Amino acid sequence: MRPVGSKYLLEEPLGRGATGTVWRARQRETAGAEAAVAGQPGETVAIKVLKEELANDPDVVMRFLRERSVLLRLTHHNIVRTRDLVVEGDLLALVMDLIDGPDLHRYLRENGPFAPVAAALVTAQVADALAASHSDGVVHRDLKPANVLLANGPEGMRPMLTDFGIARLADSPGLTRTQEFVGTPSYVAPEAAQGQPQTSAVDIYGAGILLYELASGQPPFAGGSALEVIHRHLGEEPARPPSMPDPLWTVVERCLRKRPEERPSAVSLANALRTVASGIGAGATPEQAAAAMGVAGLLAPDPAPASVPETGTGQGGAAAAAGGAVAGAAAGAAAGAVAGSADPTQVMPNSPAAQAQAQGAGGGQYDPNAATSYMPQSAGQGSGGQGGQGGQGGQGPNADPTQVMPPVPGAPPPPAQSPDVGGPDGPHPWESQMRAARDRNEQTQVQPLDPSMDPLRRRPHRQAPPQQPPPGRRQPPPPEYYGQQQRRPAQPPPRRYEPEPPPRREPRPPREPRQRSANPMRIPGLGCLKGCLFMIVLLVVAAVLVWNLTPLPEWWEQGKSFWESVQNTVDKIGNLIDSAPQ
Ligand SMILES: Nc1ncnc2c1ncn2[C@@H]1O[C@H](COP(=O)(O)OP(=O)(O)OP(=O)(O)O)[C@@H](O)[C@H]1O
Repeated sequence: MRPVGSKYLLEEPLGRGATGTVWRARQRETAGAEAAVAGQPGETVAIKVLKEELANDPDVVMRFLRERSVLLRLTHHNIVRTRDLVVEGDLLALVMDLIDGPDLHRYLRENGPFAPVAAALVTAQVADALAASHSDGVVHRDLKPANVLLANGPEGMRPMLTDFGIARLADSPGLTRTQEFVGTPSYVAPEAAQGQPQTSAVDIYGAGILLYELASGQPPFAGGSALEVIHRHLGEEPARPPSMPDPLWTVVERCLRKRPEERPSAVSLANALRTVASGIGAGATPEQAAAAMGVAGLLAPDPAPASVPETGTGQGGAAAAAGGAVAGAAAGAAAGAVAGSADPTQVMPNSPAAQAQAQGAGGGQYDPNAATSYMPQSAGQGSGGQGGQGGQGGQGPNADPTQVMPPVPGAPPPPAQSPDVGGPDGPHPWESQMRAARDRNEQTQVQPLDPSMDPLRRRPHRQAPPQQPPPGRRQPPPPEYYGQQQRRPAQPPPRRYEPEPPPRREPRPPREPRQRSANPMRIPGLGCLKGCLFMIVLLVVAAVLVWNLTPLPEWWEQGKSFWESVQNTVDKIGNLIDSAPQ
């Protein structure tokens, strides 16, 4: 069992993904104030230990710390709660609630597709989770069945969305440098594959694919090479599964629109799916059936979608950089995998061979940055919105974490001029702090972030609507939308960060006189010699007794005379040999 920080103990691996391994773990002691959930000793939790490449990448560490407050405050009935984030030495880990149930990918594999009503209701709850996170400015970007866990509860199976923030953490220039990250394309939204700016609409596209897969057993664009799959996302309309009822198909088709602005908001998607579920069920009333048939009218687009920072601002992602839309990224990925097969379960290494092939397939300049910015997938999943993000070049001074995070007390102060994130010159601002934490071999303490300084919380991230807000402009969801179960629990107002005054040194209390052994002579070092002296005396006494009380002296004499006679005999033989005639 391996400790994670001082608070957790890893017990057994639950599964491995492209970004790390999830472990069942146990709480050793109550976590500190920096954790969202302190936990109790002995409590079981799930811990995602991020891959070493991620943990060693200063950009990822920076994002990890910067997004800490975002991840920890995301609480919803259908979101797996992140309890704590651990940064220790070379280890980055997310501590989550342990969900006792399979993920949707496994469930589908073992049980086959869902009935249309069940598919609609499961996806409606996923949309609830998205609505809550989007209203907080957080986009998941990696929606896929493996990231939806089915919690067994008294009310039945409850879908819970997990891996929030992981896609964004992994979306690092450092990973581009290591060239290890590519992915499967089954869940990638067209704008993400093309390296265009992304919004919360990428999650709606992912939800559309999820709904399609739940109802039919496979995603709409699957099979063939990775390149083909991405091309299909970009240019092909999904085929309607024969058994899919009209209203459900209307919802799927709207979610899978190529133009993000034509997709519905998460709130309207959840609402529409519930209307569909009650209208296509066996016991539906004529009114419910009619409402389901008119579902198109419920699918209102999001007038102010949450934007994903730093996307589409760089080199144009996989599509543009590969010289031929996504060819470079896709072919690079495909070449790294088994040729020609876009098995979504494959994690495809971006090998030099892959790059070479990408050049050929793309018919243009292969840009490793673009190709490797295509997100990885594993275990049968595709990437929801990771493909071809080439926007890393857009990080400027604003991306400097020192501008949004107060310094860690005790760590060296950041340089006066922050170097570019991931830039080749000078240490990364967080490197010195990480090093200090490593040297101290303790869990990095992160100060609470003033929400007004939190770039992910600031509303500027939300795209301004094109015109004046129309009358139907999105308002914060009404309280009844979230209901009791969906409201975040009341949290104490975030503490403002205030620099602490240097700690005043209290005069040390006088030391208790040291307890010494009861050695009246106080001879230094006698303590360790005492045993030896005692043993020597004991041996001497024993030797004297043995000499005087046993026939040992007699044996000694006999032995002596025996050796003397042997010696005489040997001498005599020697003399005889010497005196023998030559
Ligand atoms: N909180 C949790 N409780 C219980 N099991 C979990 C939890 N989180 C993840 N798992 C399980 O761990 C396995 C691996 O999860 P992980 O998120 O690493 O997979 P993934 O989504 O395929 O990876 P990635 O998103 O990094 O590509 C999954 O099969 C999932 O069922």
